[in-house]
Amino acid sequence: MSVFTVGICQMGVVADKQANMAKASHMIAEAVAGGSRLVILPEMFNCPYQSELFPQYAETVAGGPTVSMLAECAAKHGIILVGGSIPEKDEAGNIYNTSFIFDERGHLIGHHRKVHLFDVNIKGGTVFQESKTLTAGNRITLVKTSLGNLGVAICYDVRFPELARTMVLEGAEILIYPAAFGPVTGPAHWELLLRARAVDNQVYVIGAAPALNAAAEYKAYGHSLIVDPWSRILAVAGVEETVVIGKIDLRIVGKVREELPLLQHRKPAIYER
Ligand SMILES: O=C(O)CCC(=O)C(=O)O
Repeated sequence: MSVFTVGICQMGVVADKQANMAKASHMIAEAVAGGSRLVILPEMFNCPYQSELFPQYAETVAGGPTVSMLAECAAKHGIILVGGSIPEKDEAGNIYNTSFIFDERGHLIGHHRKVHLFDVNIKGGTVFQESKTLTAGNRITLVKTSLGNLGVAICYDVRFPELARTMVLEGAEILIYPAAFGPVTGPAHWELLLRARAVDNQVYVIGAAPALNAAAEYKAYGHSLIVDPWSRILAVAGVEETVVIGKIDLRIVGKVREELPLLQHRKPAIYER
């Protein structure tokens, strides 16, 4: 199906996993009531965005309560669900920042482990070190669905144009970034990066952010965004808890690429080192 509605659940995240799961489930239903066939949650939607808390909230895929809740929601509503991200623990005890993706029957059809960990020290601004508790993923994620081909990456991954380009060369038509930009880099770079990835690659780009929780240690910037392949903003939120709804028309990907055949004009032999 080339034309469909997408919903982003810009939810407030609190320090209570059960409450976060209930909120996600409620907002997914709200997005579905708004006509969404593809629904997206934000980064670390079941856990406050704090490195030291990731181990405590982490769960394994098999039997994990959050993963089970997501599968049930996808099946119950018959939607494609990009389950934001959660801290995922593997058999060896490594913890990843992972997005789980489900089809309309609730089957897990893909997962992305955040490749670029957010280790930054912006003087007078944001200090964060995901690598204190997280292990990085090591591959791109391209998921073929009944609605189209989704490239999924997480937050800081959006700063790496090579990752987006690789997903697009593999066939991605929509790039989806569950994210949690903060008050320093959010206003400076969030919209710019999402629109840049859209215009670079002539694809839809969706950034799904948490709402601002004024009581949280890490203050999310919000501003979930849907951008089309011409880099037009189709929908954008403020900092509040809300469902952002937009219309995707995948025919526009082909139209823009035909009119401005950027990807055909690439000269990979010149870029290689
Ligand atoms: O790249 C940024 O400025 C924000 C990244 C971030 O918050 C994250 O990766 O979770």
